[in-house]
Amino acid sequence: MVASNISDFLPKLSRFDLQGRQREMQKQLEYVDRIFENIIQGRIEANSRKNEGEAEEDRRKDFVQVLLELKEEKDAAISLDITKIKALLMDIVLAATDTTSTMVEWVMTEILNNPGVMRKVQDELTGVIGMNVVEESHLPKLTYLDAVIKETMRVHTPAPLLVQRCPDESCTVGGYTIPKGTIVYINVWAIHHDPKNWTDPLEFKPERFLIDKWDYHGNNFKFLPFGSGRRICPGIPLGEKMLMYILASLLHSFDWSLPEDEEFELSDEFGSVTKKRKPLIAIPSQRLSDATLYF
Ligand code: HEM
Repeated sequence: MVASNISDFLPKLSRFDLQGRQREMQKQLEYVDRIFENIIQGRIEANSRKNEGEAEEDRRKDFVQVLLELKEEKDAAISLDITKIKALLMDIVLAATDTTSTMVEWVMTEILNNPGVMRKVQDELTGVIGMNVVEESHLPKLTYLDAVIKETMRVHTPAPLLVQRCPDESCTVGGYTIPKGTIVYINVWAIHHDPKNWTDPLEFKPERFLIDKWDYHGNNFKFLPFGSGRRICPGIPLGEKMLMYILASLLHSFDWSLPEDEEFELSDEFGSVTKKRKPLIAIPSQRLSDATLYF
């Protein structure tokens, strides 16, 4: 899915599928489709087996259940069928998992590469949380960790070209005419590394995000890790909270070091999500004195 496709650049050749990308995508799509189909059919069968007493007890609804109930609502604002439910699940799973896990890996990489940053993050965690486990209420107080995550998003821009745009009317943007139907890529990686926007753009300096007020809502065009406009990431609240929570827990509960014989490197791989070329290997050791907190 993240590989370049010659058909995107020369659409006239697309029907020949020269690199076999279309065929490969179709195969992968059918595979993932079967997984979602099984999950949905399994839930429909489980729902129909439930007697009313059991249904009353089980008050927690997950995303699949909410969508299935919406599908049955006669006067719902949107009409859903199984195909649309599968598409929604696919959207969420693909968009949410890869981005979040990749960013956790990059933040840990930068922190291990900058021991001073690790010390400051852990001092902040100790000050806010003490020697307990991280809870959601601590997260808004972790301003330095937040700055570290934002600086990592700037340096290792998660989705360097965002989601392509395609205007349905010809338009002019910044003095450039964009004909109707053009596929437009927005190079956010370049914006995040432009010396006109950032001093020492190649350096990792979380402090820059402590000075001004920065957020992920796409209104400041110098910083767009979640995109902007109508297609901005709808998962920002969840993504932001999950990143803070996972990283705070990893860094508060454990000290981290690198294997001695491991060659450390920061290079990335081009794709729709910027992955680390070589997976990070790091060694945790217990940080909290109360061992029972780990069970
Ligand atoms: C660190 C975490 C995440 C990052 C960095 C991220 C980043 C992005 C970016 C850059 C886009 C394209 C926006 C644009 O082109 O303007 C996007 C789209 C999207 N994201 Fe996220 N995302 C994250 C987490 C999530 C989560 C947790 C969810 C769902 C629960 C999610 C759901 C989506 C969806 C459905 C789209 C497509 C929106 C559309 O095309 O209209 N993302 N994300």
